[in-house]
Amino acid sequence: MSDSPEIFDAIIIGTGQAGPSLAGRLTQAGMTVAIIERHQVGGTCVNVGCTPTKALVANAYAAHLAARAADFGVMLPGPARIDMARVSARVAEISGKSRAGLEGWLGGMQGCTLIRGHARLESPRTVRVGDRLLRANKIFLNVGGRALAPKEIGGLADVPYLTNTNMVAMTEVPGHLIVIGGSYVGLEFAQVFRRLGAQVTVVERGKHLIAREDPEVSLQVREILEAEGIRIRCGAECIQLHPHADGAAVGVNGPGCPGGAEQIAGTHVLLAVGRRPNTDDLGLDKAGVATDARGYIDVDNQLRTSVDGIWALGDCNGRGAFTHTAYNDFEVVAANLLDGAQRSVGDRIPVYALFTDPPLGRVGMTEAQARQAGHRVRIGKRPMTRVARAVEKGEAQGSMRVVVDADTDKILGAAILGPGGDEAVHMVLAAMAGGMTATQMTQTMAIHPTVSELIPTIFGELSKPR
Ligand SMILES: Cc1cc2nc3c(=O)[nH]c(=O)nc-3n(C[C@H](O)[C@H](O)[C@H](O)COP(=O)(O)OP(=O)(O)OC[C@H]3O[C@@H](n4cnc5c(N)ncnc54)[C@H](O)[C@@H]3O)c2cc1C
Ligand SMILES: NC(=O)c1ccc[n+]([C@@H]2O[C@H](COP(=O)([O-])OP(=O)(O)OC[C@H]3O[C@@H](n4cnc5c(N)ncnc54)[C@H](O)[C@@H]3O)[C@@H](O)[C@H]2O)c1
Repeated sequence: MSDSPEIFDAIIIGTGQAGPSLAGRLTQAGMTVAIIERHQVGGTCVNVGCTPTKALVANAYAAHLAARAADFGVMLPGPARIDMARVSARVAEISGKSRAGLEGWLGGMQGCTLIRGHARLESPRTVRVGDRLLRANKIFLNVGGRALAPKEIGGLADVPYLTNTNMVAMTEVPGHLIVIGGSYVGLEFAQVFRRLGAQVTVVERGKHLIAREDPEVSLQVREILEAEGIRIRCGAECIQLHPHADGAAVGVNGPGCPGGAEQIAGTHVLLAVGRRPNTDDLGLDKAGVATDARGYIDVDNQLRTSVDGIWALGDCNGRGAFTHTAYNDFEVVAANLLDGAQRSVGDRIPVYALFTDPPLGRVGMTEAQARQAGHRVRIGKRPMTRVARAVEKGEAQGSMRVVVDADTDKILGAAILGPGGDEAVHMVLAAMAGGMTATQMTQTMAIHPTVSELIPTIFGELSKPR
C-alpha cells in the first residue's frame, strides 16, 4: 500500500451523469484529473437505469402495437411472439454502445486518468483506491445510489428478489411478476413486462400510485395500467416475502394490518421502493463530510459540502434523482468554478417524466403543491379524447392539466399524460423559464395537429380561482 500520494488537481469519484462531463471541463481548463469508477463507466443511467429501461419501453411498445394491429386494419397471421433473447440483446447493445462511447472519451481525454476500483476518502484531501493513494485540493463526489431494500419488508433474506439492475438484463419473460412499489421504477417495468407477456401485480404501500402527483393524474395512470391487465394493490402494509412453489409469495395486509394476510403468489419479485445513496462506504467520516439521516450528502445551492474543497453532485446529494438533475449539477459546479458564475441549483424548475405509455410529462407544481405553497389557483384541463392528434393516433388515453396562479397569472405547473407528453411538457417548461404568463401562452400559435397545440388552448380555458 502506497503512502506517498499521487498528486492531481482534482479527483472525481464516480462516472455517472456529472463526473465525466466535469472531467472534460476541468481538463480543458488545464487541470489534471483522476476519475474513479468501481463498477461500470456511465453509472446507473447508462447501464441499469434510463438507457436500458427506455430501450425496453420501446420493445414493449412494439409488442403492444403488434397486439393492436387489427385496430388499424393491419392483419397479422397470428399473435406476435416475443423473442426475449432478441429483446435483451437490443437493450444490451444500446447500453453497451453508450458505455463504450464514454469509456473511449474518458480514455482519450488529455490530462484525465481513469482509475478502476472502490474509492474511499482518507482525509479532506486524500482518496484511497486499492493500493493507490491520491491527493487533490478539489474532490467531487458523484457516487449515485442503489436500490433500497428496507428492513420493514420481511423475508428479503429468504426469498430471491430482483432490482432494476437484474431486471434490465432479463432473458426470460416472468410468468407472474410481483412489483413492490408503484412509482417510476415499478410502473415502467410493470408495463414493459406486461406488454411482453407476463402477468403483473403491483403492490404499493401508499393509497395511490405515484403519490407525488395530483390524485386525478395518478388515477388515470392506474386506469391505463389496469386496462392492460396489470393488477394493482394499493394501501398494502406489512409486506412480507415468503418462499413459494411458484417462486415467491408476497403477503400483504390492509391499513394498520388488521386481519389475515392476503397472499399473492408469483414467479418473480421486483423491489422498487426507492433508492439509497452510495455514501455508506465512502469514508465521509474520515473527511468530515456531513450527511443527513438517510445518508444524502449535505450541500448548499452551489453543491459545496460541509468541507471546503469537496463538492457532491447527482443523486448522492439528495437535490434531485434524475439524470438531468445530475447533469445540471455538473453545469452549475463547472460554471461557478471555471466561468466565474454564481449559479444555484435552487433556481431550477422541477421537471421529469414517467415513461409509461402514454408517458406523463411533469413540470413545476401540482395543484396540491401549489395550494400548500399558499397560491390561489386556476386549473386548465382537457382529456386526450379532445386532442386531435391523440385521437388520430388511436392513443387518446390521459389528459393535460395546467396550474396557474390566480392572482399573478404566473404559470405554476403542468401534467401532460398522453402521447408525446414527455416532449410536449417542454413547451410549458420553456414558458415558465422565460417568465411567460398564462395569458401570453394563449396568444402563442402552435403546429396542427400536435398535442402541444392544445397547450395554449387550455391556458385560455382556466377554471375560476379556487
Ligand atoms: C430503473 C431506473 C430508470 C431510470 N430512468 C430515468 C429516466 O428515464 N430519466 C432520468 O432522468 N432518470 C432516470 N433514472 C435516474 C437516473 O438513472 C439517476 O438519477 C442518475 O443515473 C444519477 O446519476 P449520478 O451521476 O448521480 O449517479 P450514478 O449514475 O448512479 O453514478 C454513480 C457512479 O459512481 C460509482 N461509485 C459509487 N461509489 C463509488 C466509490 N466509492 N468508488 C468508485 N466509484 C463509485 C458507481 O459505480 C456509479 O457508476 C432512472 C433510475 C433507475 C434506477
Ligand atoms: N422516469 C424517470 O425519470 C425515472 C425512472 C425510474 C427511476 N427514476 C428515479 O429513480 C428514483 C427511484 O424510483 P423508485 O420508483 O424506486 O422510488 P420512488 O421513491 O419514486 O417510489 C418508491 C415507491 O415505493 C413505495 N414504497 C416505499 N416503501 C414501500 C414498502 N415498504 N412497501 C411497498 N411500497 C413501498 C412508495 O410509496 C413509492 O410509491 C426516483 O426518485 C426517480 O428519480 C426516474
